[in-house]
Amino acid sequence: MERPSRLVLLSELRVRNTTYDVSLSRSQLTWKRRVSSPVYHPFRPSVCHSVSVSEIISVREEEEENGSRRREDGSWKKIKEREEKDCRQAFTVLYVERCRQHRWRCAEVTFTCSDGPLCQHWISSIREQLATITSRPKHLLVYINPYGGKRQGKRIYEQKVAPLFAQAGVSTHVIVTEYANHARDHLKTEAELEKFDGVVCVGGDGMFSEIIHGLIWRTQIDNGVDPNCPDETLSGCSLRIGIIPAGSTDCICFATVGTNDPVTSALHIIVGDSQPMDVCSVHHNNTFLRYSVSLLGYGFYGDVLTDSERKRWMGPARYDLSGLKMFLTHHYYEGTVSYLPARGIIGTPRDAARCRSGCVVCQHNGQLHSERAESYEMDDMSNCESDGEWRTIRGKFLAINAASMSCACPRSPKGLSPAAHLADGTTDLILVRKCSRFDFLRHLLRHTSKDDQFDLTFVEVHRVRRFRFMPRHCQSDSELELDLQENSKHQIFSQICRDHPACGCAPAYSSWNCDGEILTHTAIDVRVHCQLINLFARGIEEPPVFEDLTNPCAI
Ligand SMILES: CCCCCCCCCCCCC/C=C/[C@@H](O)[C@H](CO)NC(=O)CCCCCCCCCCCCCCC
Ligand SMILES: Nc1ncnc2c1ncn2[C@@H]1O[C@H](COP(=O)(O)OP(=O)(O)OP(=O)(O)O)[C@@H](O)[C@H]1O
Ligand SMILES: [Ca+2]
Repeated sequence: MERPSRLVLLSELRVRNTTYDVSLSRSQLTWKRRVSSPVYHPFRPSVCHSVSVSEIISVREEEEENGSRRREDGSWKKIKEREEKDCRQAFTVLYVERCRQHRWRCAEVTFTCSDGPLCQHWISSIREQLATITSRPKHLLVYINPYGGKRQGKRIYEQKVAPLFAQAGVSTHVIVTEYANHARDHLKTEAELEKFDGVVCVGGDGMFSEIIHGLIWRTQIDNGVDPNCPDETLSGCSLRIGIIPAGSTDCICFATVGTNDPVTSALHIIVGDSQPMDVCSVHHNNTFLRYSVSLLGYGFYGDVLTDSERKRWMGPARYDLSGLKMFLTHHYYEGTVSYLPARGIIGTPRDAARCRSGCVVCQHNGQLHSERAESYEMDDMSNCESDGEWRTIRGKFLAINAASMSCACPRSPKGLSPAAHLADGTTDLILVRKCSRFDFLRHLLRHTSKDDQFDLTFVEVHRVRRFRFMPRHCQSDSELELDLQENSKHQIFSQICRDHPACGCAPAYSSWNCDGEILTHTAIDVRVHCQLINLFARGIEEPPVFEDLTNPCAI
């Protein structure tokens, strides 16, 4: 509960034609309607509004001239004659207002003061409080993909985001990309990162992927870390990343904000939110391939992506058409998955709890991870494999998915792994073994219902720190020999099928879908790097259930 001694300012001000007691503390701006008569009015309850200072966007002075009030941005607003007499000195506070489905809006309220000095005092006091918030970005590097999603990136930025940044006093350096990987390469080599407090991408998951590749790579080079070595502990990126969603899936934005609304994302950037996030590094034979933050999928999701790339012209609908086609094709793939289970952590992939704003699982496991990293350093051990035993599973799989976050999106509101965490240092390895089309459909349908998609005999899920995959055709001669002895008749036929694909049997290997990009290799080594990057987000907020006792209006 806020103590009165912490009040910065308390005045009687007017909002339209009603008098309010307005108070400013270090954490809260509150305006409470004056109840003129002590008699209880059942139909006119005292209205109280409260805004956290951390969610005030800005404050601006309203100037009045010839019956119009001039805003600081130079535009004019006509005021009613009745208001005129009282509205000599006014200021407007712009603040975050929560709407449905995790959306934020920029709301505003204009306060009228009895005299000019009081008005100035209020403006400077609010600005002083805002200046104490050091986490807010002042200068941002913005990359816009004009071709992402429905090709609306530039319009979305100019119409919805740039005006908000201007109102909040955030300056920007905007680059409209001219080709794929323009943003990544600019970040890797050219960008003067020391000039900025954050990097913003306007686009989809592919654009976000470009940004993290540029930033992570640059950070490793600057810190003398070899990105090609899978056992190296990577250096964390200091610049936060903002996503203005303008893509086809916007899965990262959904998982970190709860919606894909450009205004909401812009407001999270302005208020300086911070959400750490795990990143997987993917290597093949000690060569770096890519980083992943959402889905690494072999089999079904790899095939859907490969097929959908040929249908880019269709826009977001391409994924549904390719999904249907790959469901009907029903290919399975043989190979060996080895993984290092995550030990000592809290949370499992079958938990009912979800990763939400201020997630205690992420905090606990992140702390555990950094303590372990320190003790490994002291013991002069460069990798964290000593905390567990590798396990190996060999089989035929319709899909092998590693979800480092829930991957919730409109196609699947609970995601591929509903209980996965954004920043716990683990990924959920989901193995869907060969089964009938009907069973696979049951599994897929459960992504859209309340039923547990892992509660099926042919599906297993493990929370892991590291995993490797080797497609069967890459296995050593001795392993193939062993397989042959186990099931000689079947193996002989499948070998013939591999050598003669025209026979119509399933192809021997799929490709990896790495956050929407196809990997060039199928044998991969994946390692999770706990909280390697930070986003301008705060995780998905839970809707308030109980009355907030820290809210002065509730007292
Ligand atoms: C019957 C309905 C079943 C619906 C099942 C829906 C499950 C959808 C799960 C979505 C997971 C998205 C994971 C996100 C990955 C991103 O890093 C990546 C980059 O943006 N996106 C994709 O690779 C894009 C991948 C998009 C994959 C779409 C798959 C659509 C499957 C449709 C299956 C239809 C079967 C119909 C049978 C009658
Ligand atoms: N100027 C450009 N011209 C062509 N391609 C670009 C350009 N800028 C970026 N790209 C590439 O476009 C690809 C798709 O971009 P983006 O992620 O923004 O949209 P999307 O694929 O429609 O959305 P999602 O990834 O959410 O499905 C990215 O892989 C990115 O590398
Ligand atoms: Ca994770």
